[in-house]
Amino acid sequence: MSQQIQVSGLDAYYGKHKAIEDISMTIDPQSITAFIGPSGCGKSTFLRTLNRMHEVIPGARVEGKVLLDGEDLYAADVEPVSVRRMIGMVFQRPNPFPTMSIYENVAAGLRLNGRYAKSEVDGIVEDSLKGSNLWNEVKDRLNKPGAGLSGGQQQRLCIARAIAVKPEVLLMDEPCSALDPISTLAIEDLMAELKSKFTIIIVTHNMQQAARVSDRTAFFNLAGQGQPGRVIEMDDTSRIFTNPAQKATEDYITGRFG
Ligand SMILES: Nc1ncnc2c1ncn2[C@@H]1O[C@H](COP(=O)(O)OP(=O)(O)OP(=O)(O)O)[C@@H](O)[C@H]1O
Repeated sequence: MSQQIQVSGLDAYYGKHKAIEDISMTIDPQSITAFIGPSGCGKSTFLRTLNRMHEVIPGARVEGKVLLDGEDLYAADVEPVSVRRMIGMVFQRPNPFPTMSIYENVAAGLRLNGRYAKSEVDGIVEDSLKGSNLWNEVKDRLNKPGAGLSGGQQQRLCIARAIAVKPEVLLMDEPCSALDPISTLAIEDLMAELKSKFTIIIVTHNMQQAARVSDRTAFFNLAGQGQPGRVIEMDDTSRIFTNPAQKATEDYITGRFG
């Protein structure tokens, strides 16, 4: 189990609009990588190219390579659905399936991915809810609607749903931006625990969050007005926040722009 991602020469388009350009990076296994940068510079777009979610948007396409442990995720014989099972995603707004119970929300992905005995599903649901630090809060009401939980609980339910199918990588697109500070800390603690099992990539606008949770940070910026987004600098998080190599990175993290 390695779970390393290597990206080379990646461009992503919406129709004729090139949103990101020439992105190359290596993402270390079982670590947390943060993507930071001003609004519109392509962080979410890039994140979605990593599990082939970008191409579900009509007219959207990707050029370049994404390798997971050496396997080309864009090879002709690779099914996007299998990529999305290996590389799960958690979104900005908690999005439990509104009509499903807590239990069914976690089991939903399993049902798409094969046949399991009821006892097996029970075990995976319990392990996933324990893994997302939600079990103790919901174990007595598993058959109640997921939509009845608080925002922070719903986000941990979505994380349980994502890890139930045992992905290799977890993509998190501003997972705390709709949450209060206590729920945010709960998710950050959870990420620190989950990184022993998964490679985690998080897009965040919260600089303190990037500094607190991530091992490596990539700073994205536009090449210029109307130009595509690029990675300006990627390094150990401690270095990016204390002694970045690029002036644009320093200007951004010190709040001079963005
Ligand atoms: N569905 C879409 N259709 C067309 N263009 C899009 C779409 N989504 C994003 N874009 C464009 O792609 C560029 C990058 O957007 P993206 O959302 O990836 O940036 P971001 O850095 O994640 O921004 P934010 O921090 O505000 O979430 C922008 O110019 C945006 O307008």
